[in-house]
Amino acid sequence: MAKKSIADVDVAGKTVLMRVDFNVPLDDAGKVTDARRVEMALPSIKSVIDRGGRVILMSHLGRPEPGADNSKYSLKPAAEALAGLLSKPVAFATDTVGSDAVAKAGALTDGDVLVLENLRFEKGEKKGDAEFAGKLAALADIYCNDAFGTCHRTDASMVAVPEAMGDKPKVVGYLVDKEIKYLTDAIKSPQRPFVAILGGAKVSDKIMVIKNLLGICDKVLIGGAMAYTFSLAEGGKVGGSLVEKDKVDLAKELIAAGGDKLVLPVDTHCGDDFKSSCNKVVVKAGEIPDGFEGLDIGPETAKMYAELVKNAKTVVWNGPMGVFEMPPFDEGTKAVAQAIADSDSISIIGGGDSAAAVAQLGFADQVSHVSTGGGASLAMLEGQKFAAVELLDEK
Ligand SMILES: Nc1ncnc2c1ncn2[C@@H]1O[C@H](COP(=O)(O)OP(=O)(O)OP(=O)(O)O)[C@@H](O)[C@H]1O
Ligand SMILES: O=C(O)[C@H](O)COP(=O)(O)O
Repeated sequence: MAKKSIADVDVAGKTVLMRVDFNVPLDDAGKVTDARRVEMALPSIKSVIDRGGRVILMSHLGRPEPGADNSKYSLKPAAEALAGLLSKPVAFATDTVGSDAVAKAGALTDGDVLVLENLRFEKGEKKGDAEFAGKLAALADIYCNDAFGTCHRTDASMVAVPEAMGDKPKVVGYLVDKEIKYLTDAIKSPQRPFVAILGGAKVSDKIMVIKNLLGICDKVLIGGAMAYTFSLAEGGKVGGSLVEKDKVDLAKELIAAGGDKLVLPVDTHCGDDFKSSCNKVVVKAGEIPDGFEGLDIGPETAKMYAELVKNAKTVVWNGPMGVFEMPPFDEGTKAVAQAIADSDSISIIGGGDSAAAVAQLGFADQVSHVSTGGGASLAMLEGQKFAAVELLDEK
């Protein structure tokens, strides 16, 4: 059954406590360097203020230690970015449930927006503490979850706060609604061929995703450092590549279970140092010489993956094909991004790095959906259900 949405509730004169994911990157001067997560929350925020409601926004940023000097994790820069995007003042409380938050929440008038300080400054947030949650819930009449990037977490603001709202409405925001719809449709009724591309640093992060996708997809293409653990499992030579030796048996199981659905690189672009300026060589997969490490898929693999993507009707991509931050080891990632942009498939990009690669290359408009969630989109691809969404009101 569908969840009740922010559009379904009367918000005029009411205060909406909205959990957003403003976990955005900041530069050394404390300025937001990529405001996409703030921009993606605008439809829900505007929907409330345009209808005469008041909004209290709460989020985490980074992984601060409660009680430590956490000034670099303040949400103030995100509140400023939001004010710019809304072209109106946005109030900021220097705490979450303390006197400043309570006073500023009480002073809101219709159409106003208040951002609370980082929820993770309070130890109750990660602990899912009921007392902390009760104080947050007391600030508002309606709870809205529009924090897709955090939906796989059970932090207080995601679960204990809506629970503490009692009979008050608990609804989903536009972003969470849209993200869940895209990812659910892709998994439940994909147009075929359905190709998944998984890369990034560690196999251990993506084992469950690979397992689940092997049961759903027509092909699962592996890239990134993950590929070398699979190469080891096949008895290949991996030189100094990043591998997880304790995952080799698991990689063997996945290779056996995957059959020809699981596609591994056929060649590797290697370097003799973790630097752009290193000596480089392209070798067949499993033949990486000592003194070299695999830093990207090779050109033959890039061509093969691009061809498979070109013929796909649904593509899901999570994780770069190589060290894309360090040219020329961005070539494999670029080739995959280009192939996705050129294909007329339904394409879903998840994971901060893949989304950044697509944006950097200017392809963001050519893919169907760029998820704001890294861990959350992976959790969906694993087939997980989110407690933070399950407990919201049904339509
Ligand atoms: N061959 C390689 N050797 C070393 N590092 C690699 C290699 N290939 C990719 N990486 C690194 O993996 C990192 C991305 O891995 P990660 O698993 O975090 O990807 P992601 O799922 O896109 O990111 P996130 O989960 O943070 O949104 C990048 O920093 C990239 O440089
Ligand atoms: O960036 C993310 O994936 C989300 O904001 C969740 O952050 P977390 O992994 O620190 O819970």
